[in-house]
Amino acid sequence: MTELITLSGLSKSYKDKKVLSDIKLSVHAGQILGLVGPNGAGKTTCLQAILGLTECDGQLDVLGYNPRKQRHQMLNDVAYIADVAVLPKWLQVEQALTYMAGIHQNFNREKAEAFLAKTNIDLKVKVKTLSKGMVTQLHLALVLAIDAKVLILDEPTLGLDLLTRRQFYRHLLEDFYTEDKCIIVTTHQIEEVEHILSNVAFIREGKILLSADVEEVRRRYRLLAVPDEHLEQAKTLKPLFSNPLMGLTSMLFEHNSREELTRLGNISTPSLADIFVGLMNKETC
Ligand SMILES: Nc1ncnc2c1ncn2[C@@H]1O[C@H](COP(=O)(O)OP(=O)(O)OP(=O)(O)O)[C@@H](O)[C@H]1O
Repeated sequence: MTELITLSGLSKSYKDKKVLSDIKLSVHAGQILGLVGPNGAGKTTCLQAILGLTECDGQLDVLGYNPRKQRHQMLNDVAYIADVAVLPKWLQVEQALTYMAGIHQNFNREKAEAFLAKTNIDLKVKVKTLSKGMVTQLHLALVLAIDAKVLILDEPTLGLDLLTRRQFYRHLLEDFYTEDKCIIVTTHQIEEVEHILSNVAFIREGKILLSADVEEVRRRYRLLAVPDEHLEQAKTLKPLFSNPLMGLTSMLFEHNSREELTRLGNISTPSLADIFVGLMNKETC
């Protein structure tokens, strides 16, 4: 698999506050990476570094370019959606498409129009008449219509309703994604993207806690529903996380064998959200 993005030893500080600490990450063609972390973890800063928008120490390679020094060339093949969609209020939707077609060689107007046809956004109206969520949808239509090799999505569905969020991720897979591209997405709603991710990286306080293939992560952890009579015994196996709920305690384990857990309760495969909560909890203990 071709490596499209490589970060190594990436660090950044604001005055004496370290916000990225020795980040090592690589993203290959065909991968959809979820960059997941709590507020202030460094997700946006990391994405900004990849886009060449902020100065950092360390090595960064995006499609063979140095994002800081060759940003202009790099942006022919990199598209980006920020967590705040801002478009000029006086602009007509149709004009926004014309503008994009004029400035971006890989912009496909038909694709953008097809996306907009699935929304209730009229091509003739001005941005100022659209709701917040509709502006986000327009922004997504403009960016997803760029035939980019790398797509960076920072909380792309912020402010969208549930149906539109689902529609967005479906559209992303069906109309944008192909195996020669990669996508990095940050979101706090991990359960909504879990099914599309091939890889995940958990970040906290500027450090990557875990970066792996989603299938491998699911194999590594087990969720055990423990009845009260086995609780003390289960605790001796050092769960990463315990959550009591209606007579059963849900516990997350790493590396423990199926055999040693199965006598103590029902085993299931944890979601990425369960693992995320477990790891954050472990690190703060
Ligand atoms: N311009 C800046 N000056 C000083 N500190 C900053 C600046 N931008 C970000 N930070 C700090 O860097 C850290 C990481 O911020 P960042 O926006 O990357 O987090 P995030 O993971 O994207 O958070 P969220 O999920 O809340 O959007 C935070 O502690 C933040 O306060």
